[in-house]
Amino acid sequence: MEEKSGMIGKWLKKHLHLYVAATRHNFVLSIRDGSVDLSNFKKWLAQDYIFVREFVPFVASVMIKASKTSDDKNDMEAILGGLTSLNDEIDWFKQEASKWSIPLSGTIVHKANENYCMFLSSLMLPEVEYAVAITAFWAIEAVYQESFAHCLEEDNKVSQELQETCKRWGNEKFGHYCRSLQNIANRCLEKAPDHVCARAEVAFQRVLEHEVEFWNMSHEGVGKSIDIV
Ligand SMILES: Cc1ncc(CN)c(N)n1
Repeated sequence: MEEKSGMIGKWLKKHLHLYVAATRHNFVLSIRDGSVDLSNFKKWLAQDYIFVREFVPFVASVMIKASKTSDDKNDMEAILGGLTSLNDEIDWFKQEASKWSIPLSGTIVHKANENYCMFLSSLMLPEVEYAVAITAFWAIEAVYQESFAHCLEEDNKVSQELQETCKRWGNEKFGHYCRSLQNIANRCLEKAPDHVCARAEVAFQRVLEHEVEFWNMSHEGVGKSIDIV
């Protein structure tokens, strides 16, 4: 019997090129083969800290949508689990930043990061359907899980000091969490009208595009300056 991979399984095939661009980016491959330039890693870390702080209210908005519209109370609990792990994530970023002596306040927000955060804000609007928001939420988490799990595969050459970062998102528990989000999204998409599915597919593609731009940022100069206080 054909594995029930749902709408997302179909989109992963249809947009495979973009999905590979997001989950096998040169920056990620350079972490995996140990050739990453540490200054690029530090740029990425500082920008990702800014992103995660914007990601928290987005995840909260998905949880609110779930509590209002989902027919399954487990959805809200799964998303709540993600929200609490973001609490640890922010602490982890602060520890990592001090380990690398990266000043987190006063970081200049790169244009690609600003664009990604504006996209997150657009998905927080109440008129954005739950099926669209949960699909984007799954995609955002899945890109990091796939990228960093790849770094931890056999014969990787990740330097000792970057192992922690890869394990943060590449571990099996986070993989299980992403699969639970994928199942929630598929269940919503099965029931959603065509025009909502179409919007969710666009959101999926937009997430992948923003993730590629986010990885690209690690080896570019900083873009527009917005001080983070
Ligand atoms: C840009 C980005 N995308 C996804 C994740 C995983 N929450 C993250 N930390 N940063």
